[in-house]
Amino acid sequence: MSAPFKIGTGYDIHRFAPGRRLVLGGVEIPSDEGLDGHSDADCLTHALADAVLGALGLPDIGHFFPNDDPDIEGIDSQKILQKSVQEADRRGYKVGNVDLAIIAEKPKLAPHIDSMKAVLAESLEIEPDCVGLKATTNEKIGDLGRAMGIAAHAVCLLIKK
Ligand SMILES: Nc1ccn([C@@H]2O[C@H](COP(=O)(O)O)[C@@H](O)[C@H]2O)c(=O)n1
Ligand SMILES: C[C@@]1(CO)OP(=O)(O)OP(=O)(O)OC[C@H]1O
Repeated sequence: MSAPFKIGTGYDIHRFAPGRRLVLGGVEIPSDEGLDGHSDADCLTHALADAVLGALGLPDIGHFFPNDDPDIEGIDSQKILQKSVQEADRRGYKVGNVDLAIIAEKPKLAPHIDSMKAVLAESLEIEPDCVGLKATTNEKIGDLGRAMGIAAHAVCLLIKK
């Protein structure tokens, strides 16, 4: 018999690069620089998709969306997240809730939290109050503290339908 609940975790980090857009949780955030990547470099959404896939015991997003595939250059990471939710659905699971943390020395993300939650909730096919999301700085410690990039952690609970 399959498990009534499954839990997964995810982590991702991308470095800042000039001339790039900053996209987090599917929301474009005003910033003097964005994150580097083959995709839209949305590290929050990548961590979350990996948490969903991890709960299913599946390989990470790079398995489904290889970073040397020219066809997905600049891909909207919501498509990656939606694919992970489809994989859960195919196996008889829906997302229960997720909890997410962004580590970013800059920019200030508090004004964008509700927008990110709304976009992610839609991709996850859940209500926004089932999406926990917070931002913290790294207190100027280490490479994240020097604002070399942004990192994100995610936890996801899947429920058997
Ligand atoms: N990029 C960020 C980082 C933090 N915040 C908000 O500021 C609060 C204090 O940050 P600490 O690193 O001192 O914990 C934090 O609780 C967030 O509300 C932010 O908006 N954007
Ligand atoms: C989704 C992918 C596709 O290239 O996005 P990237 O922007 O390369 O980001 P990363 O989190 O380094 O790896 C995941 C990749 O599979």
